Amino acid sequence: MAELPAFLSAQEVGSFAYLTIKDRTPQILTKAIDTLHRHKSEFFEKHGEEGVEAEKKAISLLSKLRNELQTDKPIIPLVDKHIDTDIWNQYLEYQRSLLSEGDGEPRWFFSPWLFVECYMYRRIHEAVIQSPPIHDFDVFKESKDKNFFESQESINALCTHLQQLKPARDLSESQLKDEFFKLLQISLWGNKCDLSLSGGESSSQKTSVIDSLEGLKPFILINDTESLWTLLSKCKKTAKPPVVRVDIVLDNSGFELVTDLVFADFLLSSELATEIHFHGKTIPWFVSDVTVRDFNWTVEHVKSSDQEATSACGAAWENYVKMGGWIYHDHIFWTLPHPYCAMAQVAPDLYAELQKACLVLFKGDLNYRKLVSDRKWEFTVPFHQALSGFHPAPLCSIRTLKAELQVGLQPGQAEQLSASDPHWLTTGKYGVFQFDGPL
Ligand SMILES: O=P(O)(O)OC[C@@]1(O)O[C@H](CO)[C@@H](O)[C@@H]1O
Ligand SMILES: [Mn+2]
Repeated sequence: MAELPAFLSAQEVGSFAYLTIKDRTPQILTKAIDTLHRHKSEFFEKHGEEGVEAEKKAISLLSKLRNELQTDKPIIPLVDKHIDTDIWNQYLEYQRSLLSEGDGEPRWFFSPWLFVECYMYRRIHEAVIQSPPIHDFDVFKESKDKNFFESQESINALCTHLQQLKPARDLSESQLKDEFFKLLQISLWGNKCDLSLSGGESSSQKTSVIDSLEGLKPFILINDTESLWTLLSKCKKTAKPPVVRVDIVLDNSGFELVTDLVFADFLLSSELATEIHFHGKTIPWFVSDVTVRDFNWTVEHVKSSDQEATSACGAAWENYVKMGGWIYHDHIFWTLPHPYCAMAQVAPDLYAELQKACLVLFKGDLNYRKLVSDRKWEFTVPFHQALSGFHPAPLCSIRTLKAELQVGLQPGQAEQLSASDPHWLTTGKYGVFQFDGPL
């Protein structure tokens, strides 16, 4: 079997992985510490002196983590008693087993970037759950909610657009197809709003993304949306019983989540799908990723909007959840460090769940990194090959590029992009719809 390419890591000074570990992750930890500090009086009001002590403990644990990271200390086992603690510590031992004599310990600027970055967010969770009674505090909640509120105008424009489409089932085939592509592109560009890339700085959607789609088309490097249309149209004709299930592996809360819910609403109201399964995170993750609290909070806040169309969307979404048209899942696998080619072994129940889908959509860059194992593939390697055997169902990555990896490009395409825009891989300016699977 051909030698697999190396993993992205912070070993390469100046690489995006290096700059993330050196600059962005300490910034994220400092913002988390600052958030805890700013909630001190709230903790006191709620929990008295115990709350203040808990805040101090969480801050000291995060400060210790930041120091370990900044001084490239060895990665240490988790000590909390969480459902996934043993899996994490086994994975740390696995990373240690991969090291050669003289490599030293698994550590921040040496081990695979995917591992150490996921580990950092899991250590943030450990710091909080070890500090009762503030053990269920989400240090990123404030910035996720802020992203939502700052994107309000774009959210209202999007909800108005969706409401004007209804009843979607009365649209002609070509109108339906146009809207399908339009809402997919909106979901793609919603992925630019990502707080971990911005280091927690605001990255809300301030302009109406609907009006900018034409101008953004040149920035779509791979566009397999025709395959998605063909696949869903086929599923609709052949599914026995007539169930067309689409799974959406979510990424960021805030504006991006609203673009995903709008697309999911369109899939149901146009009868292109009969049920949508969402997959969120069980713990706060990569600053802006969706937890069940974010999902419910977002539906609630859209429903309580003072804009009629927005409020109507929220009411419809609440009803989809109530009636079972939308189902929310959150498996612990999504917040483990494993690439997705390990899912069948590590989380066979989740793999079996995804196998029930006609189509699985993976939103965002971190999902892309896990789909291709965060390895330094040649840019022209086929997506199917980079998935390394991960084929639970026909799948599509919907991702804006924020890491130094991309596969499935045409010969010369990467070289052309590097010449015209040296940072094309990491600014989120470019995106892909990359499909794998039989039609
Ligand atoms: O999955 P998302 O939200 O699109 O992006 C997550 C992300 O911004 O976090 C890391 C930077 O710290 C990058 O790997 C990745 O781009
Ligand atoms: Mn994310």
